[in-house]
Amino acid sequence: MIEVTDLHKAFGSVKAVDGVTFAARDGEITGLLGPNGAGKTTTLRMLYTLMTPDRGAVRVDGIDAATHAHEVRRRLGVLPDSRGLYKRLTARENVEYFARLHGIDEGTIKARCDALIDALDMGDIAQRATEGFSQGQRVKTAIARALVHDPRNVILDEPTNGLDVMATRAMRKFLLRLRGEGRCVLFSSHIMQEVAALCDRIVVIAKGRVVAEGTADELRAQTGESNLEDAFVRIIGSEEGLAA
Ligand SMILES: Nc1ncnc2c1ncn2[C@@H]1O[C@H](COP(=O)(O)OP(=O)(O)OP(=O)(O)O)[C@@H](O)[C@H]1O
Repeated sequence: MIEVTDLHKAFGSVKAVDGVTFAARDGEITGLLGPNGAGKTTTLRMLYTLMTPDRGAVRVDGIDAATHAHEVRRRLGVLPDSRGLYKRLTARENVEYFARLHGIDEGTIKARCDALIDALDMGDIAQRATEGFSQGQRVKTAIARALVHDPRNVILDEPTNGLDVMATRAMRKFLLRLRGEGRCVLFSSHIMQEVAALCDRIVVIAKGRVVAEGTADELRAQTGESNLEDAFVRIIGSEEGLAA
């Protein structure tokens, strides 16, 4: 469970996040949807303790990120916007390295790596150095790395960015699997179809603020639009940045 209360972050005169409040529950997929520059990445960075909020609170499984950052990090698996792999290591070595940083014993590391390589269909790339990996291969490796400590909560920044149709479908299936395991899954996207196809709840963010929240049906009802795309355009007040 991830709870965000009245989060603020400014960069000089730019109010990137301007009072964001929402909750992402266990066993659900929550989508943070907004146009380019809405404040999604900044919100997620504060959630996973990379950035300190100017104001507001983040709680993960009831634990305050400001006072117990280490405990919060243990409970989070994060796919950051920059996938950042070690290029001389193989995909498997990248994942194993992070597992060792988490202090996991070697037997468990082997079992978890085997399971993740299987679940993410990485058998053909696991033993290859990651230099030259395609976008999809990089994302898979970064996700395996994010999940190797078996976190209850999973945060993904634009997980399907740059993926082709097949890789996107595989990613959706994988996120549903995480939900089925009872995890709290939170991901950001600027693609409404992506969010609509997958999310139990949608948090719409624009100009650093939450402008709507609910299921896809609730958002349609709130706006009086039968078409989800029209509902989003109405909520956001512009089509800018809402590329498909
Ligand atoms: N480190 C930074 N320094 C200065 N401005 C920043 C910084 N990070 C974000 N911003 C600004 O804050 C605003 C929100 O950016 P953010 O990256 O959070 O948006 P986003 O919703 O993730 O957008 P996108 O979909 O384009 O990735 C933008 O105006 C951006 O230029």
